[in-house]
Amino acid sequence: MENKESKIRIQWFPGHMTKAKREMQEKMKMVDMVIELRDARIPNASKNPMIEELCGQKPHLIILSKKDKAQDVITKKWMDALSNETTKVIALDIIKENITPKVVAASKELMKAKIDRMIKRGIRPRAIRAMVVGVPNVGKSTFINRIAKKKVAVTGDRPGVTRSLQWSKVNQDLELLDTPGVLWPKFEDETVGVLLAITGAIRDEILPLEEIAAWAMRYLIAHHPDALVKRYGVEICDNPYEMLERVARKRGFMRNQEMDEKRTIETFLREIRDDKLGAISWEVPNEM
Ligand SMILES: Nc1nc2c(ncn2[C@@H]2O[C@H](COP(=O)(O)OP(=O)(O)OP(=O)(O)O)[C@@H](O)[C@H]2O)c(=O)[nH]1
Repeated sequence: MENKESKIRIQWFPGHMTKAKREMQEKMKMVDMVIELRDARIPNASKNPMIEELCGQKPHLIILSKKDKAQDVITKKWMDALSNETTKVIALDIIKENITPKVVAASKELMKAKIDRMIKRGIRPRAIRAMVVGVPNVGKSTFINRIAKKKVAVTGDRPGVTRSLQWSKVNQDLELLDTPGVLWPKFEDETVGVLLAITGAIRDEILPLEEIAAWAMRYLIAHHPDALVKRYGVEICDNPYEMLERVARKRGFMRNQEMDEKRTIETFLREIRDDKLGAISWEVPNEM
């Protein structure tokens, strides 16, 4: 575990974190609200540990992305668990859904009090300005590409700074900073690395795959035995390593009576990521 964690950390050594934090704090001054993406399958593991501190009092829209890969019932629980006065949560399939109306409506709702105050004072409200943030692989680029229509020049209180940033127009009510803020995941919790690996957010070669596969198998035995039976036609037992062997035998991944570990584990993890075992939520809010 220690070995794996230190390897994950390499991508985010303290210098990177400080830089990402400073950039986000700078950009935060230019926006009215923050749109944070998290993976709907792992809403806790795909969270940045400082996100609340970084958002401060700014309205915060959490988008649980990859909704199609998670279980609807559990995603709904997450939406309830994560919402509060300044935080609204929606879940989206960013690739297939018409996401623009949903994101605009949620942003306007979050900003309603401020917009109402401006109207009351006779000020015509300008478009809401937001920035997109999230840890790697949560769908930030896909989201911006799908929702942002054309580049716009934005004027602001600090022209020099504002002009150096690129903005995109979603519609007359919403503008986005063109580039997303990439944040680091939570390293302290060792399960986080495992979950990021299972969902494909971390490159395979930097992780002990056997441990990851065993962790995934243990979770599936406990929560989705039917999916294992359906996919692999194996009888369920409690031991994840024995289960991997059963999968290997069924699939013919054997060499001289021994399991071809590499092939079995790689196939198993690939099939999980490709949703071959169905939509699976790897974290459940009330179990955490
Ligand atoms: N099924 C599904 N796949 C998605 C969804 N959103 C994004 N993806 C996929 O997730 C992968 C990562 O998406 P990106 O947009 O590159 O994620 P990112 O957050 O910009 O990643 P980094 O550049 O690593 O920070 C891509 O293969 C996308 O096609 C979604 O809602 N559903």
